[in-house]
Amino acid sequence: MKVTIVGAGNVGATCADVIAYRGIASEVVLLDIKEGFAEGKAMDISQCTSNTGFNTRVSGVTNDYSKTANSDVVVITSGIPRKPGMTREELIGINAGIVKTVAENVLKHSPHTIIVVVSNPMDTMTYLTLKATGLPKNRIIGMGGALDSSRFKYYLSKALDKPINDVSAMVIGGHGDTTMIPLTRLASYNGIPVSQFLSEEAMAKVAADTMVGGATLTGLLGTSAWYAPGASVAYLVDSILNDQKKMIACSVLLEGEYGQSDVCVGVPCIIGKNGIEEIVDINLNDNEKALFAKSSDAVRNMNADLKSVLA
Ligand SMILES: NC(=O)C1=CN([C@@H]2O[C@H](COP(=O)(O)OP(=O)(O)OC[C@H]3O[C@@H](n4cnc5c(N)ncnc54)[C@H](O)[C@@H]3O)[C@@H](O)[C@H]2O)C=CC1
Ligand SMILES: O=C([O-])CC(=O)C(=O)O
Repeated sequence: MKVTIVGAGNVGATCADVIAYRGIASEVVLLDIKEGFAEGKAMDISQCTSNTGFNTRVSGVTNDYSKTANSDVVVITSGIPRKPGMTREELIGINAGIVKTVAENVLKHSPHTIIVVVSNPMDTMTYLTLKATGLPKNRIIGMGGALDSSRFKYYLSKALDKPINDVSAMVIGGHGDTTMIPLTRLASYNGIPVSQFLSEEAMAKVAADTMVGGATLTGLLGTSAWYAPGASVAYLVDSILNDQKKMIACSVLLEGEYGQSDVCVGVPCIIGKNGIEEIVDINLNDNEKALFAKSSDAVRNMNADLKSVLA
């Protein structure tokens, strides 16, 4: 199975590293526009082989899409990341043009591929990729919810003072500082609602910390995060390539689900060899429904800025 990752920067290279290390694909191609950069990252990752024992072939190319031919999955991480104080939405001006060109180039050589969109603002870039390529919606997957849910579980485990893998929780809605919806009511510690262990105040703090999880890291690092984002993409790619049918919150075109249409936003999806195989329409309470409608409206307003790119 072959995976191409466009953008060999922090997130792209980390994703390649995790995919290789865990043997998720037999071949990974990194592509970047910076001369020699993807080649260097691929060489560095490949030189881990004898000490980590993986067999994935990792190669790098400078803007040569012919080397990406017949990829089963293409991950788009090309574009600029935010700096401290910025929102993800402020990246749209530069990233929209990059993502559209990359998606078109990729499809020339891998017409049957599934595309995972990572570049920010991710929900809007997912919508752009869908509109620009005309691919069926199951083959365009926005990655954000897997990462936001892993941060939610991290903050819950800290508040509970319990192991992170004993916590189950999901974030839906937009992948933005104000549009994320951590589903605290449905979060559990070994199947028991977290509300049995945490006060309202503690749960509200966990949700607030989760929503600004990316901004907090950007403030600490000077650029946005890459270890958890790279691992989250690899987790999603694993479910596609190995047909695991995992339920993962992903940004997908909604056509009536959750009362929304013509917008890509994060909802629980079954992810397998066909990409998005099912949108799981769970029952939200009135408050969650209102938050979801507000989040979708904010993402839809952002999509309006794509007019010139899509013209
Ligand atoms: N959806 C999510 O959960 C997350 C999204 N992101 C987003 O992912 C993107 C990448 O972030 P980083 O890897 O930290 O940035 P980075 O700056 O480390 O890497 C981006 C790479 O893209 C390359 N690039 C730019 N234009 C290109 C083009 N036309 N073709 C091929 N390569 C091109 C650059 O040369 C650079 O190497 C950002 O937009 C960031 O906001 C980051 C973390 C999580
Ligand atoms: O915060 C950012 O800009 C990058 C990102 O999407 C994340 O780490 O969640």
